[in-house]
Amino acid sequence: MSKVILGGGLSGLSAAYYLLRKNPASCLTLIESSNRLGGWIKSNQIEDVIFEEAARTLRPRGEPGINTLELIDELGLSNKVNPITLDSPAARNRMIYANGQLVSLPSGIKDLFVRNPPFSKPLIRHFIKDLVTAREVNKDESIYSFTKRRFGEEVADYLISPLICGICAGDAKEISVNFIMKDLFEYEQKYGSIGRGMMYALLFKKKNALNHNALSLRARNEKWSVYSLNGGLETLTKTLSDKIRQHKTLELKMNSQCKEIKFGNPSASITLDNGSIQNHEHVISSIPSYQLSNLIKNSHPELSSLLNNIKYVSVCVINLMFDENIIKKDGFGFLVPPKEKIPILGVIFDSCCFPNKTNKNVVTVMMGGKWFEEYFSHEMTEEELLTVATKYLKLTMNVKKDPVAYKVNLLKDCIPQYKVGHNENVHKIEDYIKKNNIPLTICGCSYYGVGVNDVILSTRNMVQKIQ
Ligand SMILES: C=Cc1c2[nH]c(c1C)Cc1[nH]c(c(CCC(=O)O)c1C)Cc1[nH]c(c(C)c1CCC(=O)O)Cc1[nH]c(c(C)c1C=C)C2
Repeated sequence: MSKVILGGGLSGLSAAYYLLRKNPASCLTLIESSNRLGGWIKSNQIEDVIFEEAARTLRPRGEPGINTLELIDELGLSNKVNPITLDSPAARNRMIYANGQLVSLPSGIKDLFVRNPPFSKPLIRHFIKDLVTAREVNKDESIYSFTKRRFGEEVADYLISPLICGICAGDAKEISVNFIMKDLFEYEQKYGSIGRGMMYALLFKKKNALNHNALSLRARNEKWSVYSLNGGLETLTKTLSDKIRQHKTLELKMNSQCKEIKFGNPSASITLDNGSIQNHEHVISSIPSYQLSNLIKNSHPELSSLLNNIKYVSVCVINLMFDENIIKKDGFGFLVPPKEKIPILGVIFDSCCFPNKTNKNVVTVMMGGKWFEEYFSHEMTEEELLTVATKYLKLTMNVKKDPVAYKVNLLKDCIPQYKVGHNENVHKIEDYIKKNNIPLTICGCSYYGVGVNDVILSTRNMVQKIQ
């Protein structure tokens, strides 16, 4: 009997890749409901410019970053890497739109000692607050309340809240501090303040030696901040798809949807939308948690409800090309603090990150996320969505002309929200699967990190455990 992978997005492809790398003779079936592989990652070539629909850059650092670089090398893509180095404006200049104007965020030590708008005092004073504020014992809390307690309201409003918009299009007031600040949270719990924890880590903590590879060493030596691939990030998922397709033991079922899963022990039966039933020894679910929840609701209502606790938000991504210079100050782009109460989350200056030969200005407007229902609806037409994006480009960047090309992408339920209690919920899901001997492995962005690097590494680790 074979193993079955549900979903042919980045996680499903990674699962197939790592399973087949471990055992090239293993029988696998991959079920994908649409007619293409790759999921949200989609790069559209317009003239000599790439319009990215979702993620566009990857970070080279840390264990997840190094793992992706190893994969890129294994796939023969090392010569397609397109880095942005730490000294480039796209890496150095990050802006927010606050109180009606674009302002650059501090980018060096010196900046900490001067007062920069929208902050009412130099940032160093916020860091001193952390050192003198008493510890509060907690199991979990929101990123917003944590940073407000330790550094003050302005840091929570103007640094952390926009950052959370950029990472998960979510509200820092809801997102768990364990999502991206686990270390800082633990520093407070263990050492009383983040500053003291950092000092301790710097002086005494043994660093886990990272397993570097040739490409990650190149990234370190050349000081990459982030990178993309020639042809866009879809080059990665396309090459992964081509690689796994070479295996004769892999059956790809495109345009095929799973309707129900019934787990026996030791096998699982999958009902497909054409009414056929397949039996498999193990199910690897890389589909979003809410979809898996639906497939098992009759046989495992408790697991179904735990999976359903993980909520998703929709993001509208609008790529625009201009034949005039609309970007007045080079940089990564800007994020909008939710406090500003406007319907856009941020704007990416794509042509600053990756200049094109024709010098066209390309930007991407991100809208919706946690506030999607407040400002938009899934029934809105492309023209209506485009009108909102151009109206707010005018307000924030004073763009007067119309774009010469654009693409409107409405990504329904695309980013999971790791709300307070997320880790505990995932542990309950894992415990339920283990206790009930369910032949199921969960992977994908619903559980162990939403970034491309996190998804690839966590999927690798999860499928490694399958016998
Ligand atoms: C569909 C929109 C997405 C938004 N966030 C993500 C997607 C796919 C996922 C994501 N974005 C970033 C991270 C952090 C870790 C990482 O893997 O890089 C994650 C998980 C950071 C990020 N956000 C934006 C960019 C260009 C980057 C990477 C580059 C960098 O930090 O230098 C822009 C951005 N993404 C979203 C919004 C609203 C936004 C605004 C400008 C949502």
